[in-house]
Amino acid sequence: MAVYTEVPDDEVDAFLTEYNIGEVLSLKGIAEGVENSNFILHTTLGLFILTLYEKRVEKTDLPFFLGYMQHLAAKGISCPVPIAGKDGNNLRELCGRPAAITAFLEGMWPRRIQPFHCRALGRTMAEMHLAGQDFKIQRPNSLSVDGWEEVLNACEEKGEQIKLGLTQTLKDEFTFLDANWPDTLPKGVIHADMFQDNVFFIHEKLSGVIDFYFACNDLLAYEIAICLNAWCFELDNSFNITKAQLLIKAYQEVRPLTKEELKALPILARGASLRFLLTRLYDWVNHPEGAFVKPKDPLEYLNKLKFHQSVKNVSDYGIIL
Ligand SMILES: Nc1ncnc2c1ncn2[C@@H]1O[C@H](COP(=O)(O)OP(=O)(O)O)[C@@H](O)[C@H]1O
Ligand SMILES: N[C@@H](CCOP(=O)(O)O)C(=O)O
Repeated sequence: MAVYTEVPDDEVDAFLTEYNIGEVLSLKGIAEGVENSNFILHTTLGLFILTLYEKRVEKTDLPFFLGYMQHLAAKGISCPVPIAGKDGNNLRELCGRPAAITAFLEGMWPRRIQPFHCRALGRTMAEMHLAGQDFKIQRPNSLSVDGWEEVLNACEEKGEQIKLGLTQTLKDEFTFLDANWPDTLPKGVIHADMFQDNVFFIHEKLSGVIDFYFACNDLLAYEIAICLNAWCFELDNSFNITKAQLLIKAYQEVRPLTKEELKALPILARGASLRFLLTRLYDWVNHPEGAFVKPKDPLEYLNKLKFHQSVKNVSDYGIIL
């Protein structure tokens, strides 16, 4: 589930009087997602998504997220367009939470990733990177190298209960990444959480990308690394080189990568592994008992990290320099 805040009928009715999107027919909580409270809002004028922003989302970051979605949509990228109210604002408050309404996107996220999904993803990712080039608001990535140590320290003790020696492995990895992170590669706006549950397809066509609430300015190639982890490993933890090749090739057809970016992929993939391992570990050890949301497995990312640590160079991802 992800409905942390219930919205009473009279409050949603009152909320909608601020918009020109008709009257409420129904409001249904959405079971998927982990970060925010999401509802399908059916009005006399159509379908929308109502989001109440919860724990990890800083209110001051919302103009960046909503502005970025608006910017991408204006450039032809299919994503949830924020709906402005009668006063022109797309961000207001509901039930004590910051809240916004966005357009409903048709499509389903792929339950079983096929090579064609990776090809479509690579292309759309590169299109998003190009479209974001003239987006004016900045948001540094609070979950990049500078932010990892704090998360690591916060779950140091309990992390050992999950796997003996885990904390030391993560500390060593952090030290290595901190000393070797390739900070000078091309930067831009990245989605930073383009996992399969955030990318919708209708049959073989990518129909849209959702969930922009980790978007930030960072290394563009780091987004590819995040997606190699999220899309190119099989359930038995083996790396699928065909999927990786398709993803990177499709990306390069739109935005060719520099040699430096390609060479950096193994270290970026290690960083991407550590980043998701840490936030999953944090959520795992801070998971309230009896909570509906099932935390994601941090150790899945330890396996990915080990794979990238064993990689000699980018040819292990099927890329010839
Ligand atoms: N614009 C949208 N159109 C259609 N469905 C959406 C849209 N935004 C969110 N959803 C639905 O809500 C679910 C959770 O959304 P998501 O943004 O991933 O939540 P969270 O930020 O809490 O992880 C998605 O898996 C999808 O089913
Ligand atoms: N993709 C992250 C968790 C963030 O969840 P989302 O529902 O907001 O995509 C992970 O897999 O660790």
